[in-house]
Amino acid sequence: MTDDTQNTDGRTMNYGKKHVNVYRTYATPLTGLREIPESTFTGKPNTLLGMEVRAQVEGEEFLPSFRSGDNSKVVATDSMKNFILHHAGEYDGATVEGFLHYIGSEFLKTYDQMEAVRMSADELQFDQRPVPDGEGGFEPSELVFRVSDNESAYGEYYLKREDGDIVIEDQRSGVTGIELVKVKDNSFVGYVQDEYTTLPERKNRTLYIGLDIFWTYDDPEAALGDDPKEYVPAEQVRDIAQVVFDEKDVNSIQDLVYQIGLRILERFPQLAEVNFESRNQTWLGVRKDDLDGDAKVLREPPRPTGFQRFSMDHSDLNEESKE
Ligand SMILES: O=c1[nH]c(=O)c2[nH]c(=O)[nH]c2[nH]1
Repeated sequence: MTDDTQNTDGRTMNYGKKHVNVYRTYATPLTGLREIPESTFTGKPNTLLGMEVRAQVEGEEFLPSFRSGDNSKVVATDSMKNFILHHAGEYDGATVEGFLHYIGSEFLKTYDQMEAVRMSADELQFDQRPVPDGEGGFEPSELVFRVSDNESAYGEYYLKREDGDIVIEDQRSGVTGIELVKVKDNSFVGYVQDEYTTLPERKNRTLYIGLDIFWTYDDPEAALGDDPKEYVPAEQVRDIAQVVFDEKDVNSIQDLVYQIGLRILERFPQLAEVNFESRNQTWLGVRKDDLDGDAKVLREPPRPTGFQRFSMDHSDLNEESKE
């Protein structure tokens, strides 16, 4: 990844619009994905596709706007917002990443003074609600959705104009805001014990994690979703995280993210790298010994918050298979 503030010449000069919320109904359905054992997710109708978009543009011709208040080359960020909203109606693909690539390319084609654009978005999630199917069961409503504040897909494309062509400089996909609690079968023991240690070792803790997972592809065009067999949907990565959490008895969040990473790389050989940002939100025990079995009473942890960051690629998977 290049630093997202610096231009290719090392100077920081860009501007743009963020928090552009756009909602598109009846976008192209996402179908034809590869199935994986950890997930029931095989596609989505995209009846309601919501995104919070960020556009950041660069170009030497914007220098006078900073140096001397000369706005002759400045595309107002308000116009950028309108551009994004308008083109949401033209987009004929099925993924957040595809939308970002499309809009970014249109910016570069429309405005010569833009030399590079960094487009990113968080998906705004809506869940189809179950309604009676008329035969005693339930089916997802085709019309009514619940606004969700669960985890959401993330996408990013950094595009540049090079000899008249639009090239991909960088691409990143992700799923952010995963929050999972596992009630038992997690430990945290064996860490440094010295004069600063007050945390008691726990052979079995209730573990609450916040998790953002990002990935890059060997071929950044695979993120467009044009070939759905090569596309990695955020929903399947989320499902891998929860299945591995359920399966593995881990000794730390570090141990857990590594196990999740191995599984993601195993399922998706088309990925170049997987990146984790995790937060420890583990509750504190209030009552345990006087309650039956595994029962506990817990409470919110105080700040500060522990975090972990880790990146992995296929060399980690190869290391693992040697052992
Ligand atoms: O999974 C954890 N990793 C740590 O590094 C750590 N440190 C800590 O105080 N609690 C935890 N938990």
